[in-house]
Amino acid sequence: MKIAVLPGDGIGPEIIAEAVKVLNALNLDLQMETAPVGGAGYEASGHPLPPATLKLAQEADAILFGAVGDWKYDTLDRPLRPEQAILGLRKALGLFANFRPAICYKELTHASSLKPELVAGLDILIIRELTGDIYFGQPRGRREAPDGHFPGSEEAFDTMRYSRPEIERIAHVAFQAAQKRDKRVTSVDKSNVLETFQLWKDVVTEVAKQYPDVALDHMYVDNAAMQLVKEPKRFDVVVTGNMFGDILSDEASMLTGSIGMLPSASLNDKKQGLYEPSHGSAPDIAGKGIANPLATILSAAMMLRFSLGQEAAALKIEAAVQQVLADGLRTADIYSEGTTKVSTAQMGDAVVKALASV
Ligand SMILES: NC(=O)c1ccc[n+]([C@@H]2O[C@H](COP(=O)([O-])OP(=O)(O)OC[C@H]3O[C@@H](n4cnc5c(N)ncnc54)[C@H](O)[C@@H]3O)[C@@H](O)[C@H]2O)c1
Ligand SMILES: CC(C)[C@H](C(=O)O)[C@@H](O)C(=O)O
Ligand SMILES: [Mg+2]
Repeated sequence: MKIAVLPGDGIGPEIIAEAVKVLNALNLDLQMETAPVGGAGYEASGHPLPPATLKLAQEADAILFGAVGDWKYDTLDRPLRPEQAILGLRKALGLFANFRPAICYKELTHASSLKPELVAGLDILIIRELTGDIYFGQPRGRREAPDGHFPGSEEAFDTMRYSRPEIERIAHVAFQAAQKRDKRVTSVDKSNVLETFQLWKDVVTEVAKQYPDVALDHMYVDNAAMQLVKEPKRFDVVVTGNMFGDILSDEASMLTGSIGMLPSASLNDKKQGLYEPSHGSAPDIAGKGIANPLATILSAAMMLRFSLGQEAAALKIEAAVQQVLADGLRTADIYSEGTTKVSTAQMGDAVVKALASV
């Protein structure tokens, strides 16, 4: 089983070190090879996604990804920015289906931004379409405005677009995921305003007919953002486009206690996957040894489950994470009175230790 390990920037290398520690402790036959990506790729070879890194990723069974980006690259032209590396990998590998499970561990109900009773037992699966939408639509750019409110002035534009097959395939992913869960799908759109999401709603409604055992409802994204903090347990599977999924998943992370708890799996139709925490490179805390590595460790569990066929090992990691939380260990982002504050590395060590007892 070949794994491309791409730590990236900021806290990326710190959290990836802990996930690798946990994977090594499982004594599986894993071949891990590390390569630079993002700002680190730019420093190493002048490109955020160096050709050798892309090749390694394409040839691997799975990719374990940290995070990319730093404010210091904000002045670079767009193709050279670190974030282009993750977008490039998603596109090159066809990773259209992004799973972001927002699960509130019972030990963290008090760390959530909401009242404990609103999040106790929370288990939402956000399924985000990942290779379409305004992220990738053409044309895009800057130009002198030909028309509009301010003719002759500078304007910038991006194109929101989805094709029927793109919506169909992510809808199938969502309904099939729901069949293994509570059999409810909420499709989040903005069909009251946007053509793109009128097509989205029509197609999801058509695909739903093939899944009579799953209940479908539709919700506008602004209402969904509100319902997520009002009554989050009303959701089971949420399926939505690239942009809305980006925003709603960060919002949902705070229901679980921290963005440092939200893993992410991005899959193509060959079950090849890229696994990364949902958060970014957190330049504000990089190098301090305080980042929460659990989202990355939980992403490694998803990798074992979805791409490497190692369900038992995945369950073991998830049980070990639960155990360290039950033991009262917390990184700063999920710390509360009466628990024990630990560093990034101490949290990784504790998960490794817990593997022996679960
Ligand atoms: N997939 C990716 O590589 C990815 C994802 C999101 C953002 N980014 C990039 O990361 C950089 C920083 O972006 P941002 O600040 O908007 O988002 P961010 O997710 O990096 O950080 C947002 C806030 O959450 C905190 N945080 C994030 N992860 C944490 C963790 N594991 N433990 C504790 N606290 C954590 C940070 O300290 C910060 O206060 C930008 O360059 C952005 O483009 C990359
Ligand atoms: C870094 C950025 C390109 C990325 C996205 O917008 O998809 C990130 O926010 C994420 O959620 O993975
Ligand atoms: Mg995001």
